[in-house]
Amino acid sequence: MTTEFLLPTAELHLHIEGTLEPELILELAARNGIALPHPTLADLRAQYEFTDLQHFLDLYYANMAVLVTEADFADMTRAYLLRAQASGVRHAEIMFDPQAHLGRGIPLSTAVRGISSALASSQDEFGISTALIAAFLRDQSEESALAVLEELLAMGAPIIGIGLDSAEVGNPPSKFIRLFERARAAGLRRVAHAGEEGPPSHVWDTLDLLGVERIDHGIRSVEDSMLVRRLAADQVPLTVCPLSNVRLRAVDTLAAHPLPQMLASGLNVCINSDDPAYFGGYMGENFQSLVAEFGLDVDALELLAGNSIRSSFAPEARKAQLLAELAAWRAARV
Ligand code: HPA
Ligand SMILES: [Zn+2]
Repeated sequence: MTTEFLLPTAELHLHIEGTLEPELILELAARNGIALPHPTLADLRAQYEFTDLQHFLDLYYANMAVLVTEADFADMTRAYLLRAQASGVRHAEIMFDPQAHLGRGIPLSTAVRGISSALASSQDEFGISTALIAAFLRDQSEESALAVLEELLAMGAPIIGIGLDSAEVGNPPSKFIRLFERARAAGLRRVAHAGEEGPPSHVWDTLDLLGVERIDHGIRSVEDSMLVRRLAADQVPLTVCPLSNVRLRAVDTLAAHPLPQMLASGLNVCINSDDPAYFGGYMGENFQSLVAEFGLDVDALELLAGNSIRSSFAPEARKAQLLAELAAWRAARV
């Protein structure tokens, strides 16, 4: 990667389980004595052509079988931080899927301790400040999500907020009103996936019924001009993931991605890698693809990176530090 792309950014939409690279899947399977349905790199890699979100999710959940011990979760997290560092990421808000691990009989404490132990040293080791977000699976019940949230709170898990992910179609935001009320009462930040495969009405309801502070994806918002006006007026952060959208066929091609239209409409968008081990790259590859496809100039890159920093849940002092770094990046390019 050229230094041109070491744009200092915040990554706000990242599933840590989606950073599990095929090589690490095989390594952890061997370490834990797990027989994989696709036991070679070539076999495994051949599974990565997705037709839609559910097709990806089936592989994403199946591959998690190799995550057994705290060390597995810590190794995965450190591997992400190393690649993120090489991509210019300076702050990362990382989602994990507690229910996906509990459902396989892995105690919550194993996942939480493994991930958070790696995050605890990320600033010193990688220069990346971090925060952890517990994402709930929208194809499971609200009761399940509430019970897991209570368990996370009771154990003092170092989470900054909650998110909502997995299969969007058929699982509307209205299913999770009590979950988001509970999170708000507990002082947690709130984000949710919406408008990835689901309709613009999901984005409206995610804002109005769940009271989220950011929308993950939100690309289908462009189908509703009233919604675009609302998002622009309130400067609601939208964590867009271009390579993810292409690989999950949410858009036909990168050229057809609505990012240019979203920027032209004054939306508060930032760039993210979502599940980089599955979708063809980390932050750097996402930016590189956008520059190649749309010819984004230095001003556009600065705006996108600035949006990510301003939309983060980092402390104000850290945001100021990162915005100063971004200004220095810009100043070196006049
Ligand atoms: O891109 C995604 N969309 C919804 N759920 C997910 N869980 C992991 N990645 C995703
Ligand atoms: Zn996502």
